[in-house]
Order: sequence, then structure tokens, then C-alpha cells
Amino acid sequence: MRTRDTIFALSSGGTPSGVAVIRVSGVKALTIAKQMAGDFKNKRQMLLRSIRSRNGELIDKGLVLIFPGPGSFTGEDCVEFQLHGGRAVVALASSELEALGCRYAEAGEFTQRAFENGKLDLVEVEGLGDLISADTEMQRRLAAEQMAGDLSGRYHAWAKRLTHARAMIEAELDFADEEDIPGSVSDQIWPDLVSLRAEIAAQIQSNKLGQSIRDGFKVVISGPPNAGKSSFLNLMAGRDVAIVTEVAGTTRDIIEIDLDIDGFLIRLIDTAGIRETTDLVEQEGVRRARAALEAADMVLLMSEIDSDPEHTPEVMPPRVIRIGTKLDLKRPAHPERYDLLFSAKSGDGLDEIRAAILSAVKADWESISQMGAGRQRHINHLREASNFVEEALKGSDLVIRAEYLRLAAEALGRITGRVDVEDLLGVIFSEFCVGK
Ligand SMILES: Nc1nc2c(ncn2[C@@H]2O[C@H](COP(=O)(O)OP(=O)(O)OP(=O)(O)O)[C@@H](O)[C@H]2O)c(=O)[nH]1
Ligand SMILES: [K+]
Ligand SMILES: [Mg+2]
Repeated sequence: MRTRDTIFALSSGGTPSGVAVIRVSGVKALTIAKQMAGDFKNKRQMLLRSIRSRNGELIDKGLVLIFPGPGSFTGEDCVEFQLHGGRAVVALASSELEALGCRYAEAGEFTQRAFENGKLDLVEVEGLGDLISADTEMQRRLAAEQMAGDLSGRYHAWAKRLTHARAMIEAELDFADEEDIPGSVSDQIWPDLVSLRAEIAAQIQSNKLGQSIRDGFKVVISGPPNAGKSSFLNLMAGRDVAIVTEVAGTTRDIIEIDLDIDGFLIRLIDTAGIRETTDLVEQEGVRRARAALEAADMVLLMSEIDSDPEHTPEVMPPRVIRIGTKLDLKRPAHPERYDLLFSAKSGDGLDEIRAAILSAVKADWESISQMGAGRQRHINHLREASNFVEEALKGSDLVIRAEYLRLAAEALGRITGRVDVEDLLGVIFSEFCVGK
């Protein structure tokens, strides 16, 4: 059995490093640690020991952390060796561990064991994965809350309410023939389920917004050719990412840069100027520009001040900021046409654009920071659950309504991994790095 193997991995980053952490988990962990570091009591403790190979040769002197199961990250017996992070030290310690019967861990295998031993549920596992890959402060916050179980707790609480509702229905069915049950007991549960459905809808909305915090808030730069879109992108990037020329139709491919603005990941996307054209390559650029607009969280609609005709994209995403460009050349005759004015040449207006982006992403953040930001996977199951609740609310036969509530609870259970999730596990754990 694969899970009976004792596994190990270098859990700290690449060598050489000041310290290398080698983590060992499984039934043989404590025995092997004793072979390498001398005898100790099986209790949670940290020891400073000489680590030796089987023939008594000194590998290194370092710290040995003992975590007997189940009070460990994986729930199994675990040991961590903190050695000096030289390549040869790590190589020798690793080959010694292999010789003593350990196997190098696969990506995410420690976390998978933690899940199998009930230490983390799937939502917490995803939070942990996000925490490890978090680049910005807001990604970190969302992930830390999710890992701490905030989101799991909410999903669990909903599943419990559904179970309670079913119990009320069962009770009513059992006592249906008794005269002294006043009205229907289960009638009390329907108002609660109506509000549960609303709470799930709010969570779906929050999860959607949360994805833009986690994966980047997508700001698309759109507008006619030569508006100065790429010049703006380059200024924000602080380097010449995109080609800028006076030729209309210079940009064809989508050009994306990631920015960290006040802890938020902002994905700034430069696109081809939108116009009718016979140039095949430019046509494809325009098609891609339109597609980018559809996926945008926000659009910076740029046009040269007082240029005609006025450009309006066909697809209007929720947030559009109209920006008049090349302010160094001209003051606008129709200032009401623009939300902001900007010059790539002088840099005037740049701070205001940055502030507008930040205030949009902060508005999203405020509406989700209380609720967390589950993944698309959560959204799918939440929709399923919500549909079943809907069916239960619409139904008339109590037995069938109770069955819908069971299905709704099951859909919620799949989010945290309480119900058949085998097929999901591979996907989730493979996202992890080795050593976690
Ligand atoms: N004076 C002045 N010229 C600018 C400004 N911004 C851009 N330009 C010039 O306008 C021309 C077009 O700029 P780009 O940044 O390539 O414009 P674009 O919107 O990306 O153009 P396409 O990719 O062709 O759609 C270039 O010659 C730029 O140097 C500005 O603020 N002031
Ligand atoms: K251009
Ligand atoms: Mg361009």
C-alpha cells in the first residue's frame, strides 16, 4: 500500500541554503530518526543531535523535531531534520533515508496524508496551496483565512441546517397520523431555507469576485488605434514591454503585465486598437481585443482628446473609465466626455488612473473580505446545492422535498471533501510542490 510507505522530502527551498528542512512522515519515521540521531522519547520535542549514517559517519549536526502521530501535520509519525543546506549534506542525508526504507515523496503527498487523516478538509487544502503560491498581500490574506477553516466552517454550517431541516420533515412524516401535532412542524423550516438560498447566492457572488483577487484583477486597455494604449502600459510597467510606433495598428497580440498595487494583483492587458481593417493579422488582433474585453473586470477606454469618432466597445463590462490621452498636446473641448485625462509623455494623470484601478479592486475586496473566495469548483457545487434547495422549496410531496435537501447537503459536502471526491484528489494535490 502506497500510504504505508514512509516518505521524505526536502521541504525547504533549493540548495545551497543556510538551513535545509527534510521532512519524514510514516510508520518508520521515529525508528529511522533514532537510527540516525540516537535514541529519544516519543514525545513532541526538539533535539540538537549529531546525524550519522549507518556506518557511524557524521553527516551533519542539526536539529531534530519529533512529532509523534496523530499530533502532526500529516497525522502520522513525523520527524523534521534541520541540517545545513549544503547540496552534499542534503544528498547524503537523503540517500541514507532511502537506504533505511524511506521513499522520496510525490508532489503534495504530505498534504494528501493530512487530508486522508482528517487533519485538513479539501477547502483548507486549497487554502494551503494558495498560501504557498501567494505573491501579493491580499492573496495571502484570503488563503490564510481559507486555510484556517473560515470558509469550511460556513459550508459545514449550511450542510447542518439542511440536515436539521430534513430531520424536521422526517419527524413530521413519522407523526403524520397523530392528531395532536399542531399544523405541520416542517413548515417552520421553509423560511430558513429561503434565507439559506440567499446566503448561498451571496457566497457565489463573493467567490466570483474573489477569483479576481486570487488570479489577478483584469484591467483591459481598449480604444482606437494610436490612442496611446501601449505607451500607457509601458509607463505602468516601467519598461518597454509593448512596441510603440506612430503606425496605427501596431499592437496585435494581447500583452499582459502583472502589477502589485497596494497588495493587490492587477493584470494590465494591452490590446489591439479596435477598428475595421482588411489586414488579416490586425483582424485577429481586434478579435482578441474583443475577447479580452468580455473577460475584463475593468476597462480603461482610451482615446486621443477630442478625436472623432467617439469609440465605444460593443461589450460594456461593469466598470469603464473613459480616458482622454495626449494631454500634453491638447486640452479637451468636451471635458465631460472623459472621466480622466492623461499624458504618457508627461506622466500627468497616471496617479489618478492608478487610484481609479485601486478603488475598483478595493470595492470588490470589501464585499468579499467577510466571505472568502472559494474557487470555481466551489461555485459549481454551490449552484448545484442552490438548485436542489430551490426544488425542495417548490415541491409539495414531503418525501421528495426531503430527498432534495439531502442532495443539496451532499453537494455542499463535496466542496469540503466529505462526500465522494476521489476523482478530485488527483487534481488538487498535483498542484502542490514536493515537500508539502
Ligand atoms: N505627444 C504624445 N504622444 C503620445 C502619447 N502617448 C502616445 N503617444 C504617441 O502616439 C503614438 C501611438 O502610441 P501607442 O502607444 O503605440 O498607441 P496604441 O494605442 O498602443 O496604438 P495601437 O497599438 O496601434 O492601437 C506613438 O507615436 C506614441 O509615441 C502622449 O501622451 N503624448
Ligand atoms: K501605434
Ligand atoms: Mg498599441
